[in-house]
Amino acid sequence: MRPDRNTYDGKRFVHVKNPYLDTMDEDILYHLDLGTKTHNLPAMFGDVKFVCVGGSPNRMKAFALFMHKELGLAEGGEDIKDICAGTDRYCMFKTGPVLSISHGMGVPSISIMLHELIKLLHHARCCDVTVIRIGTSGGIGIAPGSVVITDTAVDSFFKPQFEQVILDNVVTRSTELDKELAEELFNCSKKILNFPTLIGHTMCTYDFYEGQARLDGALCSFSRESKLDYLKRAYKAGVRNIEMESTVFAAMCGLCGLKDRQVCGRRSNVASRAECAKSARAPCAKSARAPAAIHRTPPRPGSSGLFSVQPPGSTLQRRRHRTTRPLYWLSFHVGPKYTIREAKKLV
Ligand SMILES: O=P(O)(O)O[C@H]1O[C@H](CO)[C@@H](O)[C@H]1O
Ligand SMILES: O=c1cc[nH]c(=O)[nH]1
Repeated sequence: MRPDRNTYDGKRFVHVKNPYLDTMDEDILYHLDLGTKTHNLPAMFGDVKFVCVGGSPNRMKAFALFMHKELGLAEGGEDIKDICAGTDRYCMFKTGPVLSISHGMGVPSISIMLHELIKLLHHARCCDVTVIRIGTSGGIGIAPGSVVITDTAVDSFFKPQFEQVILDNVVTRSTELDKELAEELFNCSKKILNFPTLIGHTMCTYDFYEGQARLDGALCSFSRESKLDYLKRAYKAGVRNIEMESTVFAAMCGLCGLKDRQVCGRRSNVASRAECAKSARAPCAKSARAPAAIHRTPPRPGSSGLFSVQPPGSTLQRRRHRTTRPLYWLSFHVGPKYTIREAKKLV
C-alpha cells in the first residue's frame, strides 16, 4: 500500500482500506466513467478541497454553476461539463476546488458513488478534503424552512451506527460526523439573515414511505397513533430530520479520512395535515416538543402552527413545491458562504 495513505507533511490524505487496490494494474471507476489508465486523475482532480453531494443531477449542476459565480471564476460557467457524461448513473461538475456530484436516492445508490469517489480522491492524491451532503429531508418538530446540520446520523432505531452486510456477516460502523465542522457551519449560518439553522441528529431510513412513518404509500401497516408515537420517540432521541443516505455517508467518509458533514433543508412532511393538527393538540405539542410534522408552508393566520400539509397532488401541495423551492437554495447558501468567506481559511 502507498506510504502516503494517511498523513505526511501535516496533510490529511484520502485513504482507501482495501489491500487489493494496490495490486491492480488499473482501477476502473465504472459508474463514474473514469479510470486510472484512461484519465489523468491527479491532473483532473488533484486540487479538490470540497466535495458537495446531493441526490438530484439538476440540483448538483445548479449548485456547481452557483459556486462558479460565487468563487468569481472566469466566465464560461454556463458551459460547465458533466465529467461523468459517459454514464447516466451520476453526474459530476468541477468548479475550482469544488466538486459537485449527484448520488441518487438511498443507501445503495450513494454507497456505490462514495466507493468510487473515495478511490478517485485517493488516486488523485487529494488532501484535506471536506465532503458535505446538501440534501432535502423531512423535519421533526422544527420550524418551517429550517436547515439541519447533522451532528450524528442514526438508524431507524435511533442508534448512531450503520450496518453493512458483508458476505453473510453484519458489520457495524460508526456514524459520528465531524463536530468541529458542524460548529463552523453553524457559526456561518448565524451571519446569514433569516436562515434558521440548527444542529441535530439525522435519521436515515431505507424507505421514503413506511420507513419514514408515512401513511400515504402503497403499503401501510401501522396506525396513525403508532406513527406519532414513533416520531415522538425519535424527537426525544434527538432526531430533527429524516432522509435516506446519512448513515452510510458518515460511516464511509469517516473510515477514509474525509471531514464529512451533512446539511439538509427541511423539505417535506412526515405527517398529514390532519395528523399535524392532531399533534398540535397533543400534550407534547404544548411544551413545544412535538415531533409531529414538517411544514413546507408558512403558518396561516389563525392556525395553531402545525398544519398545512396537503395530500400529494393537491393544488396546495403543488404550490408548496413552488414555495419551498427557495429552501433548496437556502441550503445551498450554506456551502458557498462557507466556502468563500470561511472555508478559504481552512484550505
Ligand atoms: O434531497 P436528496 O439529496 O435527494 O435526499 C433526500 O430526498 C430523497 C427522497 O425524496 C432521499 O434521497 C433523501 O435522502
Ligand atoms: O420527508 C423527506 C423529504 C426528503 N427526503 C426524505 O427522505 N424525506
